[in-house]
Amino acid sequence: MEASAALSLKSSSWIGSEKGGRRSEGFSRFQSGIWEKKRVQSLGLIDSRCHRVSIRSGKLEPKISCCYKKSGGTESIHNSVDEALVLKRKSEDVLPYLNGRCIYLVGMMGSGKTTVGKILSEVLGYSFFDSDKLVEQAVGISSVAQIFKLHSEAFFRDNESEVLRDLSSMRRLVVATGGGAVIRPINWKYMKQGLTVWLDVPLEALARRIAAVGTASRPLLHQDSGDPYMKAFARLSALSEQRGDAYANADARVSLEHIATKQGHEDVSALTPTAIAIEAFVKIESFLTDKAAVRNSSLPSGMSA
Ligand SMILES: Nc1ncnc2c1ncn2[C@@H]1O[C@H](COP(=O)(O)OP(=O)(O)OP(=O)(O)O)[C@@H](O)[C@H]1O
Ligand SMILES: O=C(O)C1=C[C@@H](O)[C@@H](O)[C@H](O)C1
Repeated sequence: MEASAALSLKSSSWIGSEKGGRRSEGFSRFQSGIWEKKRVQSLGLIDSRCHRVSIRSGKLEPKISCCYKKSGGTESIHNSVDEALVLKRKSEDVLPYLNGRCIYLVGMMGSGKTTVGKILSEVLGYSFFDSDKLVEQAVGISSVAQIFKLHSEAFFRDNESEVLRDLSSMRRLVVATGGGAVIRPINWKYMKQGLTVWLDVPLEALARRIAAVGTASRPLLHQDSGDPYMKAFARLSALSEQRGDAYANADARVSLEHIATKQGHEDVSALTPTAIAIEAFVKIESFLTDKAAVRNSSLPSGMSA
């Protein structure tokens, strides 16, 4: 089935879980204990498919114990078998063009980088990493909010850049980046070693999601009092203004408004993460095939890259 056909399948509103809520205990253990970048010279990561990833070689090595067992299973977030099938087909279309390059998801806080990133990584057979988590592990502090409080935003940003630099030498990863990673030009240099995808979500939807789960883990949004939705919306609007077009540097843009229009929904909250992941593949494929076409058109006739 074509992606466009699947995207028009009727879908019900997707009810997500609190950030990290789908993570099993095993995953949290993995996230909190494995990467001690600053202390250990020979760096190793363990991915969601129970492989050890050597950060030096970027190669996957088999790992014996299992580290990530999803509580609900991916099936619970696919809206239907059809949707899951389209996702699989699109991943197979994109895989040869990707040729091992990493996918970096960028977007505002709450835009779904973690949720969608895990779906993409699973279906591609790539490893998934959340750069915020990697910074927490590198610094040895268990939350971004605490890093901001005990050190500073600048300290966090320096570590975020180091994490992105290290990841940039690796292959076959999907990375959910921090919402503010786009503000430093050097981070783009690292991320552009792979494919960058912007999850473009309307501010109202972001504020709704964030108000639903609270702002405690998001220091740039945290407010002690006031209506959670209104406060989140005001802060997100200010951040989005400051960031200007930074997200638009991404190679591919996944606009939830655009998907909702295609599917005939009035509101983006009707979209499942799987439908968003499918659109991400559509956009990645179109970016990569356009690029290949440009390369071929500059070759002498009869040759292809
Ligand atoms: N398509 C969706 N529809 C509704 N809610 C969603 C959707 N995708 C994610 N969510 C919910 O929105 C919240 C934020 O999602 P997620 O953690 O994936 O975003 P993020 O971009 O990684 O956020 P951050 O940058 O702050 O780490 C979570 O509570 C998640 O369950
Ligand atoms: O948008 C931002 O600036 C941030 C987003 C989060 O992912 C964290 O990286 C941190 O809270 C800052």
